[in-house]
Amino acid sequence: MIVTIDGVAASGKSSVASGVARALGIPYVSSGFLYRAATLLALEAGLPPSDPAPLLALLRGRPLRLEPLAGGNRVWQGERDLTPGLHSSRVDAGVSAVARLPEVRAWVDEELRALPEPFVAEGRDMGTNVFPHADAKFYLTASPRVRAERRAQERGEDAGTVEAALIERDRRDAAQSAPAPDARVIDTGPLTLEGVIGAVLAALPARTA
Ligand SMILES: Nc1ncnc2c1ncn2[C@@H]1O[C@H](COP(=O)(O)OP(=O)(O)O)[C@@H](O)[C@H]1O
Ligand SMILES: Nc1ccn([C@H]2C[C@H](O)[C@@H](COP(=O)(O)OP(=O)(O)O)O2)c(=O)n1
Repeated sequence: MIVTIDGVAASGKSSVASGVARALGIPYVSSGFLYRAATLLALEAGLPPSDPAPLLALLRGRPLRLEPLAGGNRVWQGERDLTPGLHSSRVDAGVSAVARLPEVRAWVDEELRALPEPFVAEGRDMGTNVFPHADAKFYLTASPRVRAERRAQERGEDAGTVEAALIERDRRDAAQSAPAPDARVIDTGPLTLEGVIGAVLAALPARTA
């Protein structure tokens, strides 16, 4: 059984996916962590996102492992836990360019499709490209202001600066961020986190809930 939760940046995807997965007693999978890990390694190696070949060589030479823990995903490169470095402003600013590379997208898709079911998968294209046959699909939205306020609070940053960065990332991610035609769209703006999790759980088909 696969449930997909896609949506724009800071719309609540990982918090909602984690809550839904916990309620169902299954893992959740954050596809963005793999894009972020690829970006972190590219930045560390000084690789330009315009040339995917050296990055792919790096990703295949020392394979990454996504650990879909219920409380929060982790990404490992051998014994090194990459997770603490995945949510910096530097990775935020570079990730869209890396995620646009078809070779990187193919690498992420391959990693995700190798994971054993059941799970809740969250990202941008889980319901469209990666798991088109998912049992249930959701797409989360909220205004840039609401999303910026949530993220600013989370990271202790200025809401105006965060909002500008989110709008820019929305623009760069637009190509891979359309909702699946069969996804249920939820505006999380007027809802609490628990309210969104409840709405997802209530909409699951009987055999998955
Ligand atoms: N109604 C809500 N729905 C989803 N997330 C919310 C809501 N209210 C507050 N949040 C908070 O918004 C922040 C961003 O959520 P997150 O799950 O990191 O988003 P994403 O994975 O889409 O980037 C988190 O701190 C989360 O707890
Ligand atoms: N399935 C996915 C998941 C993420 N991405 C890209 C687009 C996003 O800017 C980055 C980071 O995504 P992530 O979901 O971790 O972060 P945000 O919720 O956007 O803050 O990766 C993607 O292109 N496709």
